[in-house]
Amino acid sequence: MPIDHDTIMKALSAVALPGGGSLGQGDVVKALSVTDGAVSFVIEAPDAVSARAWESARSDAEALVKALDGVSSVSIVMTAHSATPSAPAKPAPAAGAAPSLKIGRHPTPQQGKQGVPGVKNIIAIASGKGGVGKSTVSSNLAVALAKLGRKVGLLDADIYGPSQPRMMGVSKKPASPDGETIEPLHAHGVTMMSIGLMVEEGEAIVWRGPMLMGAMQQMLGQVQWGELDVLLIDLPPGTGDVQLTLSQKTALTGAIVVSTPQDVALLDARRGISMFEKLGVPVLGLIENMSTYICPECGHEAHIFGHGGVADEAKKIGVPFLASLPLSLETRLAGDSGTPIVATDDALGEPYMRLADRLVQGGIA
Ligand SMILES: Nc1ncnc2c1ncn2[C@@H]1O[C@H](COP(=O)(O)OP(=O)(O)OP(=O)(O)O)[C@@H](O)[C@H]1O
Repeated sequence: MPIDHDTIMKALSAVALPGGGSLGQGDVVKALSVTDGAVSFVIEAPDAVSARAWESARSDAEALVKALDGVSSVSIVMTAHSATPSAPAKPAPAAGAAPSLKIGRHPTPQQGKQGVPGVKNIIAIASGKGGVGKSTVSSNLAVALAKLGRKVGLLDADIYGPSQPRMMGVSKKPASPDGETIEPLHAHGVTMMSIGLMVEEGEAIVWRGPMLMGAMQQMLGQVQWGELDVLLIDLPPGTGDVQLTLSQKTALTGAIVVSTPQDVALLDARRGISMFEKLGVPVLGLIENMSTYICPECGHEAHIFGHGGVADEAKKIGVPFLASLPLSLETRLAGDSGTPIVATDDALGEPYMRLADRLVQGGIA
């Protein structure tokens, strides 16, 4: 019988943690994925000290899971939160300075990686190259997760071309009744915010390192996200300052990388993956977008950008392959009209629902 999620979690209940409890309890194991016997998951320790103390539990877990029937390989990543994202709290203002609503400023000093109060998981959606459909995937995935009953936030951090206001059908400037915090917007069951709604068009493009870091801190800290199961962050393409800042300063659950099957897109995706790995951000999986085109007239299936390249890459580097999403006119039109395809009755929304379900089953959303 193929190995499954429950059998692994049961086995992990036998791995004791220093200080009490086991790996099978609480919310310690995240991103559990099983693909053809290849098991991968993330152990999330509450802080760096615990992470060091849990190292022996990690190696016990590896040996135990490897010995289970049907398991061909095991990959375990340990991450540590430096701030515990529990009860929602007001963001701490910079020492001596009143919080400013002007987005884009120098950052406030910060120790280590920080979570967002009240937010359980933070997932960055990245791509090596522009135009591969990262924003389309982010909006559809956010709506799909909301349809599954999850509390979902979507932050559009793509300063070069913020597209979530158009894709989610929102355009009004977020309010700030107290002049300190920012109220996010809501669309299709998702709590959302875009840098594009806070700054004049083109303003953010000239920002570099420190300004971007300040803006990201504000987006994560001053926006009243409330209690969320998961916050998706739609990143700009490539491996620039936003990605770097976010990976270094935010306690990300992990990153999902979107690519088309073209060699050139894959080459860029590889660069993104290696950046996340170097910065200690778990790569939760790869998604192939535009993998197949089904002609609405005759039903003929064509692989315009090639096919299967992303799945092969995922296998090669040992990360989960999460989804293969079709290229379709309806998906593009739905995105342009402000109602993501998954929010409609169209069957083309199903692959996004399956993707969302997989993330929920894996405990990362
Ligand atoms: N599966 C798909 N089927 C049809 N059109 C798609 C699909 N995915 C994306 N598109 C279209 O391709 C264009 C680029 O997509 P999108 O903006 O999501 O990409 P991106 O990677 O976020 O781009 P950028 O990095 O430039 O922001 C959009 O017009 C979008 O509607």
